[in-house]
Amino acid sequence: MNAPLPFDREALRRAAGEIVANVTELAARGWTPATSSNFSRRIDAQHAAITVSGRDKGRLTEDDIMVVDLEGQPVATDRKSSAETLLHTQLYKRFPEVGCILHTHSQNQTIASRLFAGAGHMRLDGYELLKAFSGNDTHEAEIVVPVLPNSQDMHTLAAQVDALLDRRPMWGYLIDGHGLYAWGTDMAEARRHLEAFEFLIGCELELRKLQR
Ligand SMILES: CSC[C@@H](O)[C@@H](O)C(=O)COP(=O)(O)O
Ligand SMILES: [Zn+2]
Repeated sequence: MNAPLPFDREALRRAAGEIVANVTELAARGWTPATSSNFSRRIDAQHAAITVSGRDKGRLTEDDIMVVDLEGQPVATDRKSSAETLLHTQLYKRFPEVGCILHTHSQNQTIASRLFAGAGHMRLDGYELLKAFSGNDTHEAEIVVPVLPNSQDMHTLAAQVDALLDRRPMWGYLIDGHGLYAWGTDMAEARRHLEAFEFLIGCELELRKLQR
C-alpha cells in the first residue's frame, strides 16, 4: 500500500485549479513568454503547490502543478519544481500569512528592471492605484520597488530578498533583466498586487518616453 500523503489531496486540487485558471489569464496578456514565470499557492503550514519547471505557462494544466515542502524539496513526486522554488518557499517560511506568490516576465517589468537597476529601486508615488496594495489607503503614499541584481544562484537571490525584508515590509520586487515577484495572503490579493505593479511600472515607463 502507498504511504499516506503528508498533505491534503483536496487542498492540492483546489490550489492547482486556482493556479491554472489565473496563470492562463496572465499568460494571455503576454506576461509569461517562452516558458518563463512561476507560480505557487500555500496548501498548509508546511507545503506549497508550485509549477513544475520549464512548462509552457500559456498551456498549463493541473498536471503541471506539484508539491514542495518549505525547504523547497519535492514531496511525493520525482518531478522538478520551478528553478526559482527557493524564492517562493523563503516567503512562505518567513510569513505564515503569505498564501500565494506570482512571478512574471512582462516586457514592462523587464525593461523597468534594466532602467532602474543602477538606482537599485523604483519609486511609485502619487497614483490612486497605490491603494491596490494592502495597507495603503491613499494616493499620498510611496512604494519603493527594489531591483535586485540577477543570479542563477537562488541562495544568493534569496539572501538579498531576506536582507530587504529585514529592513521593511514589501509586496514585491524586481530582478534586473528578469522580472517581477509579487505576493499576497491569497490568490486574489497576490493578483491585485501583481496587476497594480504592472500598471504602475507601465505608467512610469510611458512618462519617461513623453518627458524625453
Ligand atoms: C525560460 S527562461 C526563465 C527561467 O529561467 C526562469 O526565470 C523562470 O521564470 C521560469 O523557470 P521555471 O523553472 O519554469 O519556473
Ligand atoms: Zn523567472
